[in-house]
Amino acid sequence: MRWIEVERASGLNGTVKIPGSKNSSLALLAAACLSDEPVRLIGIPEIADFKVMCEIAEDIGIQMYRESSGEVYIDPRHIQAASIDPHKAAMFRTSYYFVGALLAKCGKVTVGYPGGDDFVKRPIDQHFKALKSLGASVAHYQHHYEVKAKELKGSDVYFDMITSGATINSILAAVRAKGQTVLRNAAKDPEVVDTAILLNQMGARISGAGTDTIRIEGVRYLRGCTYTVIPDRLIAGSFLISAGMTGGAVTVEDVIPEHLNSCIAKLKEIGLHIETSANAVTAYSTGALRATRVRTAMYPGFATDLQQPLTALLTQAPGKSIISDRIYPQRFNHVYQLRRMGANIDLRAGTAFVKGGAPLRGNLVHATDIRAGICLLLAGLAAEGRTSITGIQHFERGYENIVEAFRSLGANIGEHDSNDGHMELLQVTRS
Ligand SMILES: CC(=O)N[C@H]1[C@@H](OP(=O)(O)OP(=O)(O)OC[C@H]2O[C@@H](n3ccc(=O)[nH]c3=O)[C@H](O)[C@@H]2O)O[C@H](CO)[C@@H](O)[C@@H]1O
Ligand SMILES: C=C(OP(=O)(O)O)C(=O)O
Repeated sequence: MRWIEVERASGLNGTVKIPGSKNSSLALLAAACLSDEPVRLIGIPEIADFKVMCEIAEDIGIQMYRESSGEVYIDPRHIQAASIDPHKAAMFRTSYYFVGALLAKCGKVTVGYPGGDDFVKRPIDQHFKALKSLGASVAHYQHHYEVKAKELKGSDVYFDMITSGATINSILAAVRAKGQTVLRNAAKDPEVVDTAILLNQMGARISGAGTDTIRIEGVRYLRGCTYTVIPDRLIAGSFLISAGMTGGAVTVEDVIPEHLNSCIAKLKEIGLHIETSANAVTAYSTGALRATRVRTAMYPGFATDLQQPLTALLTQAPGKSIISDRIYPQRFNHVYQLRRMGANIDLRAGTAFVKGGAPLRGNLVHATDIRAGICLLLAGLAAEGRTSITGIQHFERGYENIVEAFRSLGANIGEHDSNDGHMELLQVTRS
């Protein structure tokens, strides 16, 4: 078993360069598969989901690998049948993007149900609704589903709720469809815009990305290009939070500050001082934290993926904070672990009521998903003693070199393996 061990840190200080966005990278890698020529992507992080995508690509005849320069090369010219191993598909969330990306080319895509972080309910009905509207048929089996279309035809699609995954998947499917597709009530996330920009560079005709109405005029040919993924706003937000958590000053560099607007607004409310330049944001602790109210929403609202790290910070803000997750009302597994560290949090119907200000104590805790992991790491930076966090595989889905990055800011943090002789950690409680 492997785990991360973190000790209390007073005043993390310094600058971290923010890597490419995981969520955008996964969409761009799929988008590149639509091309008729090789595509190169710059800034794709070395995370677990990327490695599974490369394995799947290799299985079906697409070349997808990291070159010695660090760029990722994708050559989809020799794709065979799009039949994707259900086990591999279930190892991450966005295996469904292979459907949008390969349906027009292959006429049939067989893929396992998506995995990724488990928030109890993560339906993909809107993906199917859009695909069917474009002329596809969908058949469900126990471990996989099959999507078929002789020809995709442009269509008018209204999403019942705002979903970044279904918006991106529908763009992918519509790019080679015949005629015009209009996506209404579309997600405005930076990852949607990033995908549209790459596709337009490849020769697609997409307009309106970043608004709630996206229009796609189908094209027959997509050319190769080289493109850089946007920086990871969720990693950047977590590092800014770490300044408040430890009473320090942390700068995130190589970011797009506008992508962090809702996070910055909340951090200011909580009492941090924020300075922004063209491509960097610095968070300074002012020594005092204030309780607040947070409601997650789709972009440009406060991201559900930052709800968990922010909850760690609010355990240290004296007073009563209220955190509601409207996107994933059951995304509160981190709360059970924070309680093991002494946090006073009540959970009721998609809302966490935090009585902040009580000191946290280091303990053995378990990361159940990507952002629960970073939440516990942040809590560990403020807790008396040592915190040991299991569930490292979740960190590996979201963060490249997270331990080194926190160390560079002055944190006493390390990664351990029970083969080194620390078997007592096998007793860790997961409830
Ligand atoms: C790889 C990736 O990009 N993951 C992100 C993506 O996940 P993902 O793309 O899965 O999330 P969506 O944006 O699709 O989900 C938004 C909301 O719509 C609902 N919904 C979605 C699709 C659907 O067919 N039916 C439906 O009801 C979901 O349950 C959720 O309440 O956006 C989430 C919300 O910002 C983030 O937490 C994830 O980090
Ligand atoms: C929920 C997340 O990831 P995924 O959708 O890939 O499971 C996340 O990045 O926080």
